[in-house]
Amino acid sequence: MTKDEQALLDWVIAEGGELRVTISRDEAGVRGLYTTQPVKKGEVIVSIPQHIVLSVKNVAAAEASPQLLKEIHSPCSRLRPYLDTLPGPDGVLTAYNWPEEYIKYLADPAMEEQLKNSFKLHARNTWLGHNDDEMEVTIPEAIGRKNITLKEWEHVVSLLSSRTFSIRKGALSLVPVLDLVNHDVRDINQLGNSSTVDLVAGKDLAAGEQVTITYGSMRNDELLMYYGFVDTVTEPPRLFSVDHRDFKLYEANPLSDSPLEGPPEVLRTELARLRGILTAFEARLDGLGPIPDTQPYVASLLRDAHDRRRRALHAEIGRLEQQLQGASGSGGEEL
Ligand SMILES: C[S@@+](CC[C@H](N)C(=O)[O-])C[C@H]1O[C@@H](n2cnc3c(N)ncnc32)[C@H](O)[C@@H]1O
Repeated sequence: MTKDEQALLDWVIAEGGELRVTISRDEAGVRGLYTTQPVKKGEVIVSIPQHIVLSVKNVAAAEASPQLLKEIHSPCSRLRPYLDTLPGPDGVLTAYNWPEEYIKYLADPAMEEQLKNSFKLHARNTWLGHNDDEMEVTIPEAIGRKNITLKEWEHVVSLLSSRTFSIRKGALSLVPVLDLVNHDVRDINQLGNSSTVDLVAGKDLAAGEQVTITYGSMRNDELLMYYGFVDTVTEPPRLFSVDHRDFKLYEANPLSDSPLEGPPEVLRTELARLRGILTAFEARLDGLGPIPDTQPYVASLLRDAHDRRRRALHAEIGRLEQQLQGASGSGGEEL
């Protein structure tokens, strides 16, 4: 644990918080929360008083971010011990601060489109002041006459976007210590919000166990863009949302995990669609060549993402082939 992290824990306790966790890192170096003692199902693991929570209006991340920027730039912020532990520019990765040179290695037109023309464009437009009417606080109001580079702005937007909880209606909340909780899709620990923000154990935890919550049922392309990592737990990996049969760019329609059912023509159409995606994806990767290692974390994340996307497509293609073979009996359906 760093000195700043210890200072954060001491400050939270001095402010009335209750902690049965400490801050540590896993084998891959990812920082997270770990229990300091056994915790029984239903017991509070972390309790944070409301007065050290920073809540901003629940609007698009880039429009809410000046409030965080203002705190970061204020030398006497009441949240200083918390702000000092926020990751620096190299410690947070989202679509907002995704490095330009790595955009093409997403190797997917829909992902590249969203990253460039939704996330990055939005960050840029807010930085240029085009969305000031939508903002409670503008960037100049947050930092006065100082300047901020686009890179610095993308970093702040990424921090806000990847660390807030929706625990209060109409607000996005940055909760000291609790924003150090990592994601595990299988988790059942619960966040509650009353006079304190509490994390309650969904199962018995041993001392020294990592405490996680689920950030939601996101697919790997969404996790990559919103949080800069991919799910390494789910096997076989789930299809990327851009590969799902019901995916429509910029439409938030629910994407079911139920296997496609229907007559053989429907299954064959889906099989051909997925095979087409896989072929186009492999051709794109071949055309791009090796991913440069300029930023090793981004390069390695992309390699993991490609591997998971490929395996998800193979798994679904295999499942459909089997289903069609089953439907045609022992005669062997033309696939
Ligand atoms: C709310 S923060 C959690 C604390 C963060 N690890 C830290 O040190 O500040 C969310 C970020 O944690 C990381 N993260 C969370 N869950 C992860 C996981 N399962 N695998 C890898 N990184 C994860 C990602 O960088 C993500 O954007």
